[in-house]
Amino acid sequence: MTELEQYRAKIDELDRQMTALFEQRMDVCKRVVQYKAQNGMEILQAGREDVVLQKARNNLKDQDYGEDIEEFYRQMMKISRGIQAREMERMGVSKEEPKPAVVGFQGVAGSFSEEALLMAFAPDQPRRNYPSFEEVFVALKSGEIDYGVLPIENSSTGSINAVYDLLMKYDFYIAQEVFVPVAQHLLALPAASMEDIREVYSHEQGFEQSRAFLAQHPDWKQIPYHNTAISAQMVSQAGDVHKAAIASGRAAELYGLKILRPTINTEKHNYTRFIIVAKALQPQADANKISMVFTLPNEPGALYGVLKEFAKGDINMLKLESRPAPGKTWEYVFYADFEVAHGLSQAQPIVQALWGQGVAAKLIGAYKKQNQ
Ligand SMILES: O=C(O)C(=O)C[C@]1(C(=O)O)C=C[C@@H](O)C=C1
Repeated sequence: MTELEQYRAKIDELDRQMTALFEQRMDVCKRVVQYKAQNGMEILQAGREDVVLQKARNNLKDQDYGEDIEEFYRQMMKISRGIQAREMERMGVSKEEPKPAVVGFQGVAGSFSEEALLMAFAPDQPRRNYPSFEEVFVALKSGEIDYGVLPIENSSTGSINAVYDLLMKYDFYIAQEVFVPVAQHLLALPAASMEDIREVYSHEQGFEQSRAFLAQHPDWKQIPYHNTAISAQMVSQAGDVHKAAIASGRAAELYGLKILRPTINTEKHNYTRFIIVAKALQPQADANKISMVFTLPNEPGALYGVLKEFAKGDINMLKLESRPAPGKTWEYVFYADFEVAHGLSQAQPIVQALWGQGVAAKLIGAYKKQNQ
């Protein structure tokens, strides 16, 4: 045997051992990928790879090979990741696309809530509708939907108290706001005329917003319904020329009704503010509006003490709403919206200062202020 042949025989023997070790190592990696599939883990574990590289270096006798052994293991782990990906495919575990969020709203297609949904989400966003506000909250709690779209206040008629109370009851958060322009029309069957109308259906807000117009028709019976769009749907299905609905132009289109009298809302500059409700606080990086909820001890100057903290921070208050605290006579829960320049970083110290004063304050939203 020449000298070269002797070296090659030695290499052959080491390669035989290395191939056997390679096979054993990859068999273990296949078992690892089964574990990963069962536990929803990614194949690439960058932290673990760093550890493997460091150990390989430490195990060297001759540190001269430091870079080389790292390269060797880097390549080997690339191979083991390839084997693991093949194995995942064999097991039928495909990399799942992130599921798009499902959004819930109250009412039917053509409601202002659906318009708000379309302003905040994609036109093809998966959506579900519910008959009542509370059913939207229940669906969010159970995980059936990821967000709920709910009206919180109207520019002419004020707050929608039921939604404030549900926010507190379910302990949810505000992820976003949108303003929907509200134009209420008097809708009826195509064959109907003003003289035919005897009954008008709408949501309480629809009646409230059209007070001056309705005052001109005292003989009309006003029948409150769940939602303006459901009222339009009902009039359409009833096929009765004596019935009319107060609802949007979109509802007229969707349910084949005609606009008997357009824009009957008293306040022509009429907007409804909708909130996008989520189960957890989802502060936006560029937030310039925050919403807070706090309960106050029943003592003189309690509200002043809270507002002083905001005044000290030169923070403008946009809205303050009080609601009776559940189960406590004459105690109130306050909801406040503030305009902030620096989002969360400005809000958090104030929340802490309030806790320091014994005020149970909670940040329920940090989002981008919309202009109506
Ligand atoms: O430890 C793991 O998670 C493995 O799957 C093994 C292994 C490796 O070959 O050592 C493979 C892929 C990972 O990125 C990290 C390490």
